Amino acid sequence: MRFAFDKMHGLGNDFVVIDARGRDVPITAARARAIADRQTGIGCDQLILLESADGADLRMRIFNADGGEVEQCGNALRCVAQLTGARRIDTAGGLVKAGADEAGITIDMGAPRFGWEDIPLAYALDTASLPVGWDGLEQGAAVNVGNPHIVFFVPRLEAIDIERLGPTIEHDPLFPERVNVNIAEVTGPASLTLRVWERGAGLTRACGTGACATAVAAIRRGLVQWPVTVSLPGGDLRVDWAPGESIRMTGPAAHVFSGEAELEAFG
Ligand SMILES: N[C@@H](CCC[C@H](N)C(=O)O)C(=O)O
Repeated sequence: MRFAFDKMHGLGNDFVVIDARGRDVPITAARARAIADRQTGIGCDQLILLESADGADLRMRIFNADGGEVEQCGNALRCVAQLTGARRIDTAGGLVKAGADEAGITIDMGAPRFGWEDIPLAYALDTASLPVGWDGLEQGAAVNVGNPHIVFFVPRLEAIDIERLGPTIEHDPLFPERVNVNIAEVTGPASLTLRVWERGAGLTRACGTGACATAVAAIRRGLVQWPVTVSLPGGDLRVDWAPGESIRMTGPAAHVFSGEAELEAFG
């Protein structure tokens, strides 16, 4: 079966987007992994599958490069809003709203959740400052912004070996659904630099939900004021949030090319 796709990215976090509205494009974990493979597939951090939805313009399903289906992806939301014009997007992490203006695409991501069962953690702990550590990374803040994140604030980002610590923390039994690992440095009263080890994808150039989780954790700790500029290796995102409100994330989305492929080539 032949399928059409669009290659897109948000600040270098790249996606293969398949529009399966009105036709069945059966995606298994093995197929998602094969499509995402950068040597033998099309190559992406996440495969995005669009389906029809009731009560929303469309449903967006997200498969990490390791084939696992997950709940939310901030950068893909901006790409899908730009590609399709959708303004109400249903995801496994909740219904989100999108808008566009000269500043870029803005996504209303909904309210963050902080309960230990919401992250989820394996057992009750204070999510504002987890009393556990990994090789000097301590007092992490756990936040669910549609998907699970842990955020560490460090004095010097370059001093941290995220490629060594990221996978260890991602797979720690404290996180029964694994976790996205964010390491941030506060660079000003409303600015942060951030690197993210993504669950199921590894080190990416940007992570939209990671930027949201990190900005929220920093505001909650009184480290920065909103709106926050979050600088990632791929560029900047703006995050607005006040306690009790929804998170709003603004940034770019880019279309790279369109293509077609045979589904059977991927298993
Ligand atoms: N790149 C994404 C997040 C993708 C999903 C994440 N790796 C997870 O497993 O939750 C973003 O821009 O938010």
